[in-house]
Amino acid sequence: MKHLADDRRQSAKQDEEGRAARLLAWLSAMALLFLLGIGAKSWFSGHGNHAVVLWCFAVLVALNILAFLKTRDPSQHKVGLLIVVSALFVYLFASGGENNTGPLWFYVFPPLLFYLTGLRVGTLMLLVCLLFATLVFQFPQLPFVTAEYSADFKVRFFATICFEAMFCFLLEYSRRKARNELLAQAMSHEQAARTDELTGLANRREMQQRLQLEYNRYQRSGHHFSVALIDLDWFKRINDDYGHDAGDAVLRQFAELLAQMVRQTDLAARWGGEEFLLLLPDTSLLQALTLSERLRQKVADNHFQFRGETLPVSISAGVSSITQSDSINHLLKQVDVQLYNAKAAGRNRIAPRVKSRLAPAIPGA
Ligand SMILES: Nc1nc2c(ncn2[C@@H]2O[C@H](COP(=O)(O)OP(=O)(O)OP(=O)(O)O)[C@@H](O)[C@H]2O)c(=O)[nH]1
Repeated sequence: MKHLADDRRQSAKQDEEGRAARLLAWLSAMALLFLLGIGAKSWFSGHGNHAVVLWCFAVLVALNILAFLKTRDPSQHKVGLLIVVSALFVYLFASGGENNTGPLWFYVFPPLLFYLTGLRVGTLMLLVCLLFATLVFQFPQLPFVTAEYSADFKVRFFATICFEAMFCFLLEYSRRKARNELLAQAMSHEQAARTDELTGLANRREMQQRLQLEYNRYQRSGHHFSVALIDLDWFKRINDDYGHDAGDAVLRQFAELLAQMVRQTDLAARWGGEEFLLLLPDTSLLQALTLSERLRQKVADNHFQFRGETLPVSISAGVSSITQSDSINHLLKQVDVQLYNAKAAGRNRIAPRVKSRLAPAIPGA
């Protein structure tokens, strides 16, 4: 059942990536519109050079969008957008934009960075940006710097941007923490809904779903499978003679044994009471009978213990393959009939009995 948790984690990660990809697409479109619009405004208010630079950035954003539409690679899209936006901020800082208001656009960066790149990379990128801003503020005579900011502006800019960055960091940290906790809770509820509480094996609901999936696979591509319905013999006597807790202990010990014996691709479930169902993908009837017989032998040889006492436990099982059935219901009816036959033939045995190499291994065969 571990692979189910991994699947769940994987699908949550994909959901989050899908959300980030949609946000990126939306941000790219907005960036394009803003750059075109503010470029036009600058053009008409006499800042021709600034307008042309903004339009160049708009072209870069558009090229990044086109590249994404071609490759459909969201991480490439993200890196492309972050590079263009970082370059835009460098330009806005160094040139001051219109009337030295360029750095004000930097306030949109911290929340975006933390959401898109995570806390560590986001913090690192922010520090690099702030280092660059310090450079521009402190050395206005540098060749690429054309803006000069007042001392008041510099102090207020740093104070507010640091406050915003810390605030965004905390918000993103809380968001991620809450998301991880929710995910863990959802996974544990999902796990509980699929698991039998007493034995830790899959429950009947989970088995029914897997049976349906396996049956669909069989119909689609002919991958056959077998099932074995296993029942603990005279289980009522164990409860009556040793108590209900002893019965529970036997069920748990048997479940452990069962889980050890099946492959990762097989599924063992508690079907109800003292009945267990084994789903064995890509397994023929003969292979399923061999496995069931090995299990029967193992149970017969095992010392089931409860409070220092050894309890007498044996199992009977009915086995059938999907190749002999025309539906899941029919298959389940068949194993039920076979289990009944095994019980009627004296218990501690597997049915059907086969007249093959396997036969001598089955008592009563
Ligand atoms: N301890 C315990 N007993 C359970 C549990 N679920 C079902 N049982 C008991 O299992 C017993 C099943 O008894 P029967 O159906 O008569 O079957 P049996 O005694 O195993 O006899 P055969 O199946 O004919 O060999 C009942 O006494 C149920 O109360 C459980 O979770 N824990």
